[in-house]
Amino acid sequence: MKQFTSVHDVEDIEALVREALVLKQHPYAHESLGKHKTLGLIFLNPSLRTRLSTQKAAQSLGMNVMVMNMGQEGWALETQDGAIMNGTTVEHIKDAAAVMGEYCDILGMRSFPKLQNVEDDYSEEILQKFIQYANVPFVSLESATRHPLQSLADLITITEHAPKGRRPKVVLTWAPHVKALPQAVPNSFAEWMCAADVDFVITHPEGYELDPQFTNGATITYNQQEALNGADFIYVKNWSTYQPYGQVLTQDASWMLTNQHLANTNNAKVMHCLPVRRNVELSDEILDGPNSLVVQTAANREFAAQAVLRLLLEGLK
Ligand SMILES: NCCC[C@H](NC(=O)CCC(=O)O)C(=O)O
Ligand SMILES: NC(=O)OP(=O)(O)O
Repeated sequence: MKQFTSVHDVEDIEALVREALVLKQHPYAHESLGKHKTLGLIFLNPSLRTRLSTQKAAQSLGMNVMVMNMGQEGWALETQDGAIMNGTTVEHIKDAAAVMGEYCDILGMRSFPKLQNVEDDYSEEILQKFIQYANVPFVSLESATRHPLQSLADLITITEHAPKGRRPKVVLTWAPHVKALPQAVPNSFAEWMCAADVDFVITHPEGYELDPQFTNGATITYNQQEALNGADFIYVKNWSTYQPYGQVLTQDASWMLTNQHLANTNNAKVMHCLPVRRNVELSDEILDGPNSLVVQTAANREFAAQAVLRLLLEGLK
């Protein structure tokens, strides 16, 4: 594998999940694979889980890791081709990416959408330019439209906790939030669930339809109660609207997931990618109760990253 930016980069999803679960049991089985190889992680936005889990995964494979927090510590990056750089940006992404590609065998980058212009964000221009100019294998640490390391960890967690002998029902439910958030996590989750062996339902208020390229194959309903009926897993996430782009249409608190919402589920396990706004998106009682898988999912980020880095390292041979 040369890059991991979406589910489409993965040849065999089930094999990747199995590999991650084996690594979870034997994290040092390939501790020499990454010897004398360097991973560079570039963050244009904040992170806790992605930063730490990916570093730890790389270290378990014997890699050296360098982390660059561009937001606070790097030069202000220009992304526009042909820009006359007489303003506040200091270095073009072309030059920065090319230099980092010289120092690193594999690069990862986090770059959130600006949520101003749908074409700009959904073209994934920054991600694509970075991959092009860095010219080394690449792992997305969450881009404008997707968060594949998160989605892989989500699928690993669902696989571990799935009922035996039947397809689990997985429901992605929109939740309220205080501000406009990207669609990257729900887009990516939907894309992975549509490719996995699960019954997948999405529920959200009217107007929060995701880009259909990610939800093709899902059942979509505005009726949250109906969607949650018989659910085995509930994935809670806020997102802003896709069309018109980046809007907050409602903060209706009845969409916040509470124990009441679990009544007609199959004692559903509840997931969220974190960070979570407690008692806005999800109630304390769920997050601190027996149905929550949020910490277990975050723990699986390490093995998702390790399985992906292993494939990228194998691709260097
Ligand atoms: N990496 C996981 C999620 C990142 C981001 N959440 C946030 O920006 C939360 C910000 C806040 O709660 O103020 C998102 O939803 O895409
Ligand atoms: N879930 C997730 O990606 O967390 P961070 O933003 O903290 O990396």
